[in-house]
Amino acid sequence: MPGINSWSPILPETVWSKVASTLRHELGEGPYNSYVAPSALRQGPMGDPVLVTPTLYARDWFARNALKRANELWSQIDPESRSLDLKSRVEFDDQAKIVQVAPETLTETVAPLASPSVLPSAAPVVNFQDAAARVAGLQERLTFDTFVPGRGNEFAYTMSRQVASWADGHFNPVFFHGPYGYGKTHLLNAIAWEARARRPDAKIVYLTAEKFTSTFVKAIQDRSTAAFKDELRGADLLLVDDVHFIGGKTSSQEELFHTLTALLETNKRVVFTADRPPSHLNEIEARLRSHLSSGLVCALDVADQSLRLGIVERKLDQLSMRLGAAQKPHHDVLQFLADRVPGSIRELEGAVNTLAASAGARLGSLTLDEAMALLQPNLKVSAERRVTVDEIQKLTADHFALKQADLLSERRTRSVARPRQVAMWLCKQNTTRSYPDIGRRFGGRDHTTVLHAVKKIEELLQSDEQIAKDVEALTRKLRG
Ligand SMILES: Nc1ncnc2c1ncn2[C@@H]1O[C@H](COP(=O)(O)OP(=O)(O)OP(=O)(O)O)[C@@H](O)[C@H]1O
Repeated sequence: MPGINSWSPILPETVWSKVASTLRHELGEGPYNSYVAPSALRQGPMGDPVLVTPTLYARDWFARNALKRANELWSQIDPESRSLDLKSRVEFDDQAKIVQVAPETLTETVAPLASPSVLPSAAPVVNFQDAAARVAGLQERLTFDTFVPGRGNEFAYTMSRQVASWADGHFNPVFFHGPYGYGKTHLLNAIAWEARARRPDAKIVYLTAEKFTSTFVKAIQDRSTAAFKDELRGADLLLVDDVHFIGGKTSSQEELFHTLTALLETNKRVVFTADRPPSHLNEIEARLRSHLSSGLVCALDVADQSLRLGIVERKLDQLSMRLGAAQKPHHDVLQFLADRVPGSIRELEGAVNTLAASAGARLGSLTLDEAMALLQPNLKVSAERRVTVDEIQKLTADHFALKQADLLSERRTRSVARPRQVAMWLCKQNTTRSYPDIGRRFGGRDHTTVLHAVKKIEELLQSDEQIAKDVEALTRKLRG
């Protein structure tokens, strides 16, 4: 079988996918899902690979705990000996901006571009040649053409197309929420590309909430808030990704509130994404929260098996074409990927890339056994010893000096409620149990309680050092 070096140069995405899957195994599911999985590989101004983390906190965590190892692994796989750089999303965007645009440009306005129909919609890897796309913070491959609709995202997809068509009578603002790695950023990018293609004259602004905050803070320091306000309030379509990041940042919330009301008053369109619905954004003040939910609130759910299969199929089709494979991969290989690769669509994509990179032009003729062997690192975590809910409850109770019965009880004091949330989070990460199933095993609680617990712990992992340590310690113990 041709090895990975048989079709060089090797794509940075392929190297990263292999590095990430080893890190996942070595760091454990909890830390991996909190800090590595939500990060994305991008290309720096000199063509160097950069791991872009969603927050500064995640960047620091990765620098402390995984960067050295990631570079070691990277150098073992990459024949071109590139080394991996690390930046938070804000740092990365700022760097791109310094390279590409005048300093007075405040936000990431989408520059005029070719229509999506002439974009390389089949290409699974971003074409970084288009400086405008890089400055805009948009990724070329994230169009409607490359998005696979299905159960879990169908409504969000339909609404996204509607917003992008500039049709009248739509809800405003539109608010998409869902777990990480299931297509929110993809849809926001796709809206921007299509809206741009339909109305090249329109001013479309795409930015993350973190970018909004950092740019606003800088504008205050530079006494240039008027320019900041003009830039955003002049948008015909404003797309704000990951709005939950604005939680706890009072002045940014206030500014976003005024931006939003100004745009709504003039019938300009606004779309948000977040990891939870507005009603659960407890650190966002009530009046902004209420405006966020005043249009359409639309959930993206985790993908079911048939959507996972559809995504695998689409991505492997594209890769087969690029690799010149004579035929499409066998159905049992597709089914295996969809069923057995753990995690979100982001991880599923990683496994598909690994398989394609390892098999090269033989992709179409791979047997199931060969595919399983090639994917071993991606599957390691799930193939390891099964962890049970009972085991998690006992370990967690022990760790926090409680009894297992406390976790199942009605007690709501913080000293019991927080460990219970940690245990629920660990169950979601380390078992295949559904939210309702986990709820049932925690004294017959509702699935929304589990959902809330998982979100809460994910949030605390970014901000609370102690919880991060507890979760890491427990994850290590669970993995034996
Ligand atoms: N339905 C889909 N069809 C095709 N690709 C998808 C789909 N859903 C997700 N993906 C891919 O999975 C990856 C993760 O998606 P995306 O970045 O949009 O997730 P997200 O929900 O915004 O996550 P985060 O909260 O971490 O930002 C992307 O590469 C995206 O292209």
